[in-house]
Amino acid sequence: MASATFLSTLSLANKNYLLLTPTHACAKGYTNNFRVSNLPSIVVRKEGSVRSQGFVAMQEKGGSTLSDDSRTKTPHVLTVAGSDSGAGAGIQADLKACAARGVYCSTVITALTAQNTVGVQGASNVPEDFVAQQLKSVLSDMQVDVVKTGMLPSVGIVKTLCRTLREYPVHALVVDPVMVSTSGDVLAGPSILSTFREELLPMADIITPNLKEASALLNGMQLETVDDMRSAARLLHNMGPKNVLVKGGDLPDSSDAVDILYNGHNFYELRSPRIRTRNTHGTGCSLASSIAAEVAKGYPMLSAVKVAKRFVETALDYSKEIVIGNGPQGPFDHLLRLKSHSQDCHRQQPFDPSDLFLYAVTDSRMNKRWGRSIVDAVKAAIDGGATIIQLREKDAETKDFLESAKACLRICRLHGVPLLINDRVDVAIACDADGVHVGQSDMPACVARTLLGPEKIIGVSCKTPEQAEQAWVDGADYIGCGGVYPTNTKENNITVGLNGLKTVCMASKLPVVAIGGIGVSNARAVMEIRTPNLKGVAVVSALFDRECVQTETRKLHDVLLGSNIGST
Ligand SMILES: Cc1ncc(COP(=O)(O)OP(=O)(O)O)c(N)n1
Ligand SMILES: Cc1nc(C(=O)O)sc1CCOP(=O)(O)O
Ligand SMILES: [Mg+2]
Repeated sequence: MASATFLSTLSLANKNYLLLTPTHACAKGYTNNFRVSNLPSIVVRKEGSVRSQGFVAMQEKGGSTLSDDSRTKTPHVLTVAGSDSGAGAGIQADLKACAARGVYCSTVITALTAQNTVGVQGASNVPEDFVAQQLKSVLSDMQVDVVKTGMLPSVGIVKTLCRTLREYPVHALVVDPVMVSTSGDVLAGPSILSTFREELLPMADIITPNLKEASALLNGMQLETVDDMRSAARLLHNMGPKNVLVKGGDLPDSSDAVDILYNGHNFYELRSPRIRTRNTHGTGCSLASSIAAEVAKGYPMLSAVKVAKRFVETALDYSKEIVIGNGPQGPFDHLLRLKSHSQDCHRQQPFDPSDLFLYAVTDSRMNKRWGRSIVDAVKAAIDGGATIIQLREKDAETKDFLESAKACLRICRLHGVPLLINDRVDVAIACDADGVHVGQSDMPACVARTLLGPEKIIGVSCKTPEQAEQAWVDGADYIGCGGVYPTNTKENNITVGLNGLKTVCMASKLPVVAIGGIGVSNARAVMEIRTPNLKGVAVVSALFDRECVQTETRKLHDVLLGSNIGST
């Protein structure tokens, strides 16, 4: 039986189970796939899945095994690296990369650097015993899957790390043998090379040197071609790491970025178009952290490296125009968020329920019938006084829908009018619309919220108080309630009437917009139910199945103003 020191118990359905974490499983010498054939009384339920689940659950007395789904473990990377005050590289890059890749990241800081986009102005090592203390704090308590190393500035710190990892083994070790910063400043001197070679590299699952680092580890070997990189990878592999990724970013005369991955059996040439950008500071740290993140999720090394490379390349490409700092090497944006915030036309205000006052919902068939483009229709509605626009283009091809949405968005932003997309969360994300409107059989609002983030506007169609309550729980911003009157615009739509609208409004914690068969003739009656959270009317045919959209919108606007709503 496996040693009880690694096991804790879990009671499930009145039976006791023994829990073994992946870390412990590795410590006991079980294979990466957690095969435990040497333990006949224990059966692991499913190979592979246990690693991402995080727990191997074992029945005490043989028989089948249960995994306790309520205790799924978050993939966890511990980075052991230096702090970069400019936050482009080091610990800060590692945290951002792991966050972007969806794994938890804890940190052991080995050095503080005073650093910016110009270079490294100062560095101060953390005392070895305090590095040891940080390592022990994290490793003795948290279930770390993968340790990733960056700046290890002294022989003592490298030795401390190796000693601690022998005491607290983890599933994998990713070593980025940081020696020189992107600005050319030395972060770990030559005295450290022999300790790297003799102690750290043999423990590593992968090392990720750039050309300069590979050359330093190989006593100054010249690395100028892809063939040189292959030779270097083979020689470095002889030092003990399971995999070697030699990064060829600095390779002269190459229009592609070429990296060589070698696992002792096969070479993989990973090639991608070179991204021309000044914002490359922290690329190495981020790549190694992303590899660590994918390995922590349970991916095999080749897939982990491919996914990590693609992630970093996407972030570099996205960040080409970002301006941070005055130096030659700027940081990039791991979360792909900074650029859109810097755009002049980004919607500034949070959702304001009074935006629901005159809600214009487009219809591709009606616009076609009247020979106008969606963009012209939206322009006219805004000119007539629409306070929010929803693109409801049921027949449009995705590509056309996206193009129209982008064009409409430019107009809406110019006028400070929010633009929502009906049904298509993908289109909303792709064009950075202000939000979506979803119905009861569309993507659930809670899922849309996860995809769109906290700032976007989400509306949900509701016909009952229960649906209104769920919309609130799911994180919606408003609900659309209807059909207030019969409509030809939406097939087989159930009419709830003014009474149904009132019932839903009274139950709803969210602002409400009424929809269905509403126009100039009855908008006043709708608003006169006078519940404080009824903020406006949403209209399709009364605006868009007409010759002049602007005139009809203006008429409805005046009726609504006359009914004096929105003031409650
Ligand atoms: C403001 C507003 N309210 C309700 C709806 C209807 O949405 P849904 O039920 O998803 O039906 P479709 O519009 O997708 O046919 C809406 N679009 N807008
Ligand atoms: C899109 C839609 N949703 C409804 C609902 O009841 O949820 S009624 C409807 C159609 C509204 O079009 P018109 O203004 O032309 O009646
Ligand atoms: Mg819908």
